[in-house]
Amino acid sequence: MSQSPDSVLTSAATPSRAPYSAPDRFVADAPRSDVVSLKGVGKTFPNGVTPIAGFDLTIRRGETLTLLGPSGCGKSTVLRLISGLTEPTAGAIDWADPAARRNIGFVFQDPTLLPWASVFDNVYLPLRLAGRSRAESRETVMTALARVGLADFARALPRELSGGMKMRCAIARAFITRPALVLMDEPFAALDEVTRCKLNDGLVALKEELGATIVFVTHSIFESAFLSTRILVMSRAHGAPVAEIAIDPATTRDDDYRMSEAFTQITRRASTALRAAMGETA
Ligand SMILES: Nc1ncnc2c1ncn2[C@@H]1O[C@H](COP(=O)(O)OP(=O)(O)OP(=O)(O)O)[C@@H](O)[C@H]1O
Repeated sequence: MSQSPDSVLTSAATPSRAPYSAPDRFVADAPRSDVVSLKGVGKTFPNGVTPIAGFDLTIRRGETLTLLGPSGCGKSTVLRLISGLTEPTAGAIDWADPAARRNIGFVFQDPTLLPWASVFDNVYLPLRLAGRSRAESRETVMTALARVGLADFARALPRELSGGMKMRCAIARAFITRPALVLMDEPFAALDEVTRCKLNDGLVALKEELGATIVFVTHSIFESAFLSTRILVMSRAHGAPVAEIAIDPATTRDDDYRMSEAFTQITRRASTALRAAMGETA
């Protein structure tokens, strides 16, 4: 039912709230700066293994957060919990926008491309699943392929691509729906160092262009220092963080940065924290 101008005036003129109530309402309506928050989250698998317990983590909008830690400390479990692929057995996962949890991009170490489908159709797949026709998606898919340098390979099959190209295809697919959050689980671990550096550069450019929020799992200290705006070093003690390293988001991530003193300092801090997480002293 629409209000008459009079009733609007009346309600505005009648002090129905105590003085200074407006700022409270403003705070309550303010957009959240996080995408999702894990609050006291625990995961116990049926075999009794509890990689994660009492885990708190807030993923902030626009950040690239790297989870670094020894093998088995629960990094992939955290990604799976955020994605909804597995359910927490304790605590809560609180989304700022519940619709965002249905639009998450995921990139695994294995590019998981459909072998019988072209590069174009692999990247088109999430749009197809969302009910968009191939014709109306054409421009979006071709733009996504151009962003990752695969525009000339739209008709190629995955078997015709190198490992790095397959991963670029998987990344284009993960970003095609402009997800609120992209989860990346050791995506470049199987690639050689040169290809890995190139893909790191490409991911930085893609993120700059699309402004995505990324949670990235890696074993590489160098990769974490290059990509992240924040590194969380986790321990085997149910994933408990041993260190959090912030990196200025305004840092230009290029070859000069890779050679810089700032980069060296971050890798040194991450390395010390990782040794502590593994129970070694520096
Ligand atoms: N579905 C499952 N059932 C039982 N145990 C599991 C399951 N998934 C993971 N685990 C166990 O939980 C622990 C954490 O696994 P997770 O894969 O999250 O660690 P990670 O830090 O990502 O390890 P890595 O760096 O080696 O990939 C491991 O001990 C693993 O064996």
